[in-house]
Amino acid sequence: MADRDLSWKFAEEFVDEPEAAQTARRSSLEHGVEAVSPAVGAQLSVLAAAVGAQSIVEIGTGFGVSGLWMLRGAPGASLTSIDTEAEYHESARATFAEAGHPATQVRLIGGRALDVLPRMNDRAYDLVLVDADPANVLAYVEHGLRLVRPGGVVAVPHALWRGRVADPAQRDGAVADYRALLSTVAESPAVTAALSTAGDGLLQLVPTGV
Ligand SMILES: C[S@@+](CC[C@H](N)C(=O)[O-])C[C@H]1O[C@@H](n2cnc3c(N)ncnc32)[C@H](O)[C@@H]1O
Repeated sequence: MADRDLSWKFAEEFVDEPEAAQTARRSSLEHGVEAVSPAVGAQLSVLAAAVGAQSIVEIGTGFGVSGLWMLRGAPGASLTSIDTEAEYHESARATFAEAGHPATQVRLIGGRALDVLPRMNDRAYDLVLVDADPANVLAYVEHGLRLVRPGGVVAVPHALWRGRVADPAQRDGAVADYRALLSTVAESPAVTAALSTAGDGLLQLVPTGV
């Protein structure tokens, strides 16, 4: 194994994932849902803590792995999380409650994100996680940048989609969607951006106000 692969594995295994997130991860695996990796979860937790998050939006709840990690970093924050799948939301609701998060802290909105996001207020959130269908990732990021307050963060896991974005021979739909996002971001004066290799990529964006 190459040194960098060893370092990647070390960073993932360095994380001591909380029990509730491990349980949610098992449910995700059973249902074929790609939860954020432990290293990405830990990074999201740090971001939530660093921005002093009070209000978080999540696009793509899944079984709650990423939501649990963000609330770990910002235990007093409210989480608004959108997903199309009622079954996932039912499970995530139970998981959040078991982890000690009261129902008043977590608002789960069922529906397509592109129908829900336009109803949400500009500059009202500290952190937006974009983790739903890759085909709409660019539109979600545009909404995310509208929703976050100055100094807030938009985070996009899977931005290196299964290690394939970096491989020029790969051109399938999700690869093209994330490449389009990355090239748009690279050329944009409207964001300060960093791309981490944790998990299968974590893009982090802060609006510059330009
Ligand atoms: C990668 S999973 C999210 C995993 C979750 N963030 C975690 O780490 O535990 C993507 C989720 O997006 C949801 N989804 C797919 N298309 C959607 C859409 N158009 N609007 C809202 N949610 C969608 C799926 O049902 C799925 O639960």
